[in-house]
Amino acid sequence: MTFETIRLFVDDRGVARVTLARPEKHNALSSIMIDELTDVAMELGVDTVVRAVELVGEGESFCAGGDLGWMKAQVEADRATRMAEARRLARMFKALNDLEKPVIARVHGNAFGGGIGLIAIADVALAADTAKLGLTETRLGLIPATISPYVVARIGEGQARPLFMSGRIIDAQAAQAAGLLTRVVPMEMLDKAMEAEIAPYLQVAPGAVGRSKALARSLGMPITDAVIEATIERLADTWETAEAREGISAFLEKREPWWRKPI
Ligand SMILES: C/C(=C\C(=O)SCCNC(=O)CCNC(=O)[C@H](O)C(C)(C)COP(=O)(O)OP(=O)(O)OC[C@H]1O[C@@H](n2cnc3c(N)ncnc32)[C@H](O)[C@@H]1OP(=O)(O)O)CC(=O)O
Repeated sequence: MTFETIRLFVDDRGVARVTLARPEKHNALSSIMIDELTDVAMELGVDTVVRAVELVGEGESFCAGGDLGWMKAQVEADRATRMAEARRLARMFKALNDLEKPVIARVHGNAFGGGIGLIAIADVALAADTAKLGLTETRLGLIPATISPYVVARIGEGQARPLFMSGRIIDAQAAQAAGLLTRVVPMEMLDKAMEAEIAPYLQVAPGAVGRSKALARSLGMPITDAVIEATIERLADTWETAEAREGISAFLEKREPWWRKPI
């Protein structure tokens, strides 16, 4: 399988490294990347050679979230298109979350919006001490939507609410305290820490690893089809608002958004 926006490398231990490869856009989740990440998740799920998956970002950032150029197109689109596009994004997070193999995120630089979704679907998230994280959607007139069930499942509603609402950017230590990150290490130690984190999964029975992940997931917050469908509608609704039009336009035009009252 060949990809345009991601790279896949499987080493001889069966560790698959999925690299988000749009460094010039801080690895924002473009339309093509959404499909490619969905496809790679499906492919890795059935690949019997693969025993663990690393999610990493090329360049300065892990992932700057949903591509705001793509989102701008949804603001301009009709309802049916918005629903279809929101569903594609939701399908990507679900496909990654459903992977019955250990998924380990390597977080550095910026992880915002959908980038936090990628952290939340991971089983383990290791971060550089210099990483910055944020559910920045409300800064853009948006809401955390398709990512929200995974984030709430990971950190609980109590931790999620202020992060969802405030759009606050936090450092890696605060993100670890909130439960988003498993471990924080100096940037220069990150690759070594990844190796140490993955090693135990390669020593144990792969089928049991998958079944224990599925069991743990089934005991946590239920992320049913109905929950996912509701988040798809929320995202499509949000793209229809004047706030989304203003927030996304302001980002792309490199200016401050204008929020005085709900518009
Ligand atoms: C998934 C759901 C929602 C979302 O994810 S909404 C998106 C949330 N993401 C953000 O808020 C991040 C926006 N980006 C930034 O804040 C900054 O770009 C940065 C990541 C902090 C980097 O800043 P820096 O000053 O170093 O670099 P530039 O801003 O000049 O960026 C370089 C280049 O990259 C483009 N870019 C960055 N992020 C995005 C993006 N998310 N989408 C599209 N493009 C992005 C930026 O525009 C620059 O491009 P140029 O062409 O070079 O101008 C919803 C759900 O949950 O369902």
